[in-house]
Amino acid sequence: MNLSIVGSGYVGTTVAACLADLGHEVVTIDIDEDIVDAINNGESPIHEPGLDELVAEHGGGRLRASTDYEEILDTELTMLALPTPSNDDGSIDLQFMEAGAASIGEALAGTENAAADPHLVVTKSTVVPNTTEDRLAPRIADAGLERGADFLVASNPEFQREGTAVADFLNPDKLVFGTDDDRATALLNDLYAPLREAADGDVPVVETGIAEAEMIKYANNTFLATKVSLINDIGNICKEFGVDAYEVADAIGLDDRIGEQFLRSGVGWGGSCFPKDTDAIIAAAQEQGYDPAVLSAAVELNDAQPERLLSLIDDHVDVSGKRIAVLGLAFKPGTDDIRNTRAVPVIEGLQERGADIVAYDPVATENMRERYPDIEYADSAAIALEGASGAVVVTGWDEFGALDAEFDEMAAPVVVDGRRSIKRRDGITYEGLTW
Ligand SMILES: NC(=O)C1=CN([C@@H]2O[C@H](COP(=O)(O)OP(=O)(O)OC[C@H]3O[C@@H](n4cnc5c(N)ncnc54)[C@H](O)[C@@H]3O)[C@@H](O)[C@H]2O)C=CC1
Ligand SMILES: O=C(O)[C@H]1O[C@H](OP(=O)(O)OP(=O)(O)OC[C@H]2O[C@@H](n3ccc(=O)[nH]c3=O)[C@H](O)[C@@H]2O)[C@H](O)[C@@H](O)[C@@H]1O
Repeated sequence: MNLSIVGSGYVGTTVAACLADLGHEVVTIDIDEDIVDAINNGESPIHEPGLDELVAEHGGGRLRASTDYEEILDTELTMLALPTPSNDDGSIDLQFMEAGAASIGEALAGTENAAADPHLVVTKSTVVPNTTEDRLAPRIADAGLERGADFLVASNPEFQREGTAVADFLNPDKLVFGTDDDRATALLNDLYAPLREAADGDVPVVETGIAEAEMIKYANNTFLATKVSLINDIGNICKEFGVDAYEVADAIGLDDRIGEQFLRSGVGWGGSCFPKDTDAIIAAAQEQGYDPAVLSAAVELNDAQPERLLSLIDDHVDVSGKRIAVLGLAFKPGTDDIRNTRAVPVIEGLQERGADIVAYDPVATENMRERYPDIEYADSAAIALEGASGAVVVTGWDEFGALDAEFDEMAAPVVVDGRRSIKRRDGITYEGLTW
């Protein structure tokens, strides 16, 4: 199948490279010429395990990139994988999606090619219910096109995680096809047929309405975010009683109805999607006159965890004027992404207290340096700990679990662990956030 993907960022590039690997002819369209050049030269514009190899193999061949929307004319369907950031009030900002939809409409309207079949435009980005119907389809139609005759729309949300995006895309727990037309469903089935054949085991397909598909994505992300907030709430109770929240989580995870994943309590969730998607669906619900109490509480609790971490260090040391090590800056291990990382409120809380911060992360230092150029950055955890009067763990990198004698070099060995990364040992004052 020939397909195009508008937006060649984290999602667009991963999806494009995987679909090319599965045998499709894929062209990505991006306004960023560096991204386009990289892909055509066989270089991945983003870092994801396994992606370099796929782009190296197919870039410039079955996987091409362009800045020209006219490329979609040679394809049967176009996916929109554009950003959906937040407005200041937390609501979804659809400017990129609407601009992309308008450009697709203009390209399709300009064609002499009286194609027998209408072009399918698929929303891959995360958008609040009814966006495809009410905000995107009309922008495509603005170019003088008729929905149903010239184009169709559908929603096919993406559930991949950063750091495991390629593996997640190729072996999804489910595929969601939100359509209102059998022709759209048939095209999505064709698109994913090679993936379902190649996947380990059966991949369930959820065939549903367009708005339902859009909502499934928010329900998925906010359920997971709320699950983490709930285990953090339970963990905070555990801490008050001197109970180990990780032993509690391991036990409840054995109940199939609860499940063992997303039960790691600590300093909270961040990243490019949980915070923005939670805010967006809360704002969208409130616009409809409904106030989602549990989701709002999940956000509130998440916002409070960094302060709890800081109050634990306050219990042991007055950080003002003291060297304090911040271990981990990325929003989760395995990535250099610092978007909405919990390290930001932790750093700002330490700055407010007048601490002399020294930060370390195996891969995210350069990104953080751009945001906080005045902080000292260490080349290793050992260097960060040397002479420090306290340390806080913000990201659960595996390497922190191996730290041991390094703590002996601290001026005062107070360690507050927000991710249960450090082993308790004699000679350090250890505080786990929820254990
Ligand atoms: N990052 C992730 O792991 C996941 C993201 N999502 C959702 O996917 C969507 C896209 O997210 P990312 O890939 O992370 O975004 P991104 O910011 O990495 O990539 C977006 C790309 O779109 C390009 N772009 C912007 N305006 C354009 C235009 N008018 N025409 C063509 N290209 C344009 C940008 O240059 C950029 O390369 C969002 O809705 C996000 O919530 C969903 C699942 C996972
Ligand atoms: O829509 C998206 O962009 C994606 O958002 C998340 O993926 P991602 O943000 O890459 O990372 P996760 O692994 O879900 O972690 C999110 C945050 O939760 C935190 N977390 C996760 C699990 C846990 O047990 N405890 C915990 O604090 C992580 O440290 C991290 O800050 C979802 O897991 C993906 O399914 C979804 O496609």
